[in-house]
Amino acid sequence: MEVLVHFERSPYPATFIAGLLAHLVFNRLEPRSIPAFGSLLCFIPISLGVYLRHHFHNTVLGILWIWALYLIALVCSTIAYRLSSFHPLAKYPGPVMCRITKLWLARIGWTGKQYLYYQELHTLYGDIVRTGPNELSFADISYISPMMGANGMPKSSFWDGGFPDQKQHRSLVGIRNSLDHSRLRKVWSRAFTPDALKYYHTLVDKRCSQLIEALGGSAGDEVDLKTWFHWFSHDVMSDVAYGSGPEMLRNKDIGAIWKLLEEGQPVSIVMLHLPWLGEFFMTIPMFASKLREFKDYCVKRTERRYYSGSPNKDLFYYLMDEAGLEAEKPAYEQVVNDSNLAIVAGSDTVATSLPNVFWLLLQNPSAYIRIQKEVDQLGDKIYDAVELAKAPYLNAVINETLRLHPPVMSGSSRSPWVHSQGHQLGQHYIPVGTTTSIHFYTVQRDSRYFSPSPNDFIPERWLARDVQKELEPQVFSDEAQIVHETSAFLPFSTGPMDCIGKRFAVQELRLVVARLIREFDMEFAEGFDPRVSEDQMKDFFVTSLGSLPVVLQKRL
Ligand code: HEM
Repeated sequence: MEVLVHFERSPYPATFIAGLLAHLVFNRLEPRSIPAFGSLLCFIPISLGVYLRHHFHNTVLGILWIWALYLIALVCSTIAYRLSSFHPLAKYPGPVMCRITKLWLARIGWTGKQYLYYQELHTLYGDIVRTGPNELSFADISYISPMMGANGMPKSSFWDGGFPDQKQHRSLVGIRNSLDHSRLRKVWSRAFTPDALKYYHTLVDKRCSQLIEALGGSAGDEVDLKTWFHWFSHDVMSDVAYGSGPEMLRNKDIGAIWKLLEEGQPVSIVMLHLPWLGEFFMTIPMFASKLREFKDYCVKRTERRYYSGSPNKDLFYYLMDEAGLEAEKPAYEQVVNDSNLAIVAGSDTVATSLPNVFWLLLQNPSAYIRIQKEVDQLGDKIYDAVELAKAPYLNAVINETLRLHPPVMSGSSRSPWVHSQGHQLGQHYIPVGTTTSIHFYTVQRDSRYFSPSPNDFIPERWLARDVQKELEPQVFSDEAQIVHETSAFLPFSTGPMDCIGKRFAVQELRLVVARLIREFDMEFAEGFDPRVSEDQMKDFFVTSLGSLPVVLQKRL
């Protein structure tokens, strides 16, 4: 009775309790829709203000005051809970700002330097760091299999932020339900059989000849290899996905598609960190229009391929199930979204790896000479994917590049399934709602897994011991110092949700690197300092690079 009287006398207890209840709702239900946010952040506190307005002389100011106090109560209780020992992740170390809000990492993500931030956190706090209120980052490879392996966890809510426009028929990479994921993955995997790869090899080879011809035309002049590789990889992926492309190698990026993808990168990393922002972003014309522009481009390309048909088995052939192997035809919208994924996942990553290979080789003349010698000795065998797969130094250079600079530096996250009881990760119980990931960049440069000199480009570490000693006797003199833990090599991730295009990607990288090395001598353009490339590297989930100015000379 006394409590009720107190409530009647003062508007504050009711306001604070309402704020605390709102925190409970956010915590339990994690609402994502604009109406839910609108109700919890505006409608309820304003209604409360209207109800309690008789406590104030000025009605409008009174309502605003109640609204502000409600939000303060909500924010304070959220912060207090996240920092308290009651939080299920309380025992894990991490910076206070990360524990309080995911906005902190989103801000760092926007700068493109999150990969260094994660690495720094692991150096400071150890192998398991709380990088968000409900997020843990791991840098110990014993957690890879229980997290990402066959008995691991499904994809996390990170992916909800990546596809605010895909309400239904989300593309493969973003599907969180493991059963749905494996069903669609089965369709995708038909597109990467050895026979399919053989056909794609011919497509890459053709584009490679076109690239060599174009670069040959600029022999002796400065060219930006990064831009050429972007055009090349986009044309290749369009050929693979739809049987033809926008011909960027010939027309450059006249449709500004690559520009569109690049401009969208900082926004997409923020959305991936803050999945609840997706709906809001879609209401902001500037952001939504860019997303729609790319979607329209994919829809147009898909439509063209759908109606024109193709005599060849491109990726679309498998995704659309033109062979009629599935009981039910895939939804058209699903194929549009998956083709869109193929273009982004297949071109961005390769377009990042290729400049990195040459950037590293040009800084390491002895490695350049070795790879060139191997390629020259192979002669015309370089056109044969099977022979090329056996070239040890070429493979070592590609692996070492992907180890030092994985195109997806911060890894891909996993969470316990929403309707599960959580997940046991080694000795750690991971509650539902927690996002976990292995930080690829950190792990791949960890001296416990790669030694000696884990931060240096030493392709020889991928060769047999006797060859290592013969080529680099000083580096590999001390057997006890050599560590080469291939399970810590994760550029394509691992497990049933790893990169489905990995064999194709490596096949493509081998051919392009071998053919360019055989065809040209190259050096950095005059005045270019290769160290600036490291500063320009940005982690927007897929790495973004600065330019790579080189001068090429024809060899043959
Ligand atoms: C150097 C090149 C590439 C790298 C480093 C790379 C890396 C990755 C990574 C790290 C993932 C996330 C996997 C996960 O969630 O655990 C991924 C997924 C994926 N990648 Fe790649 N990728 C490359 C090239 C390609 C190519 C050429 C394609 C061709 C279409 C492709 C298609 C995909 C697809 C469809 C997924 C989603 C797989 C799934 O969720 O089941 N990638 N890739």
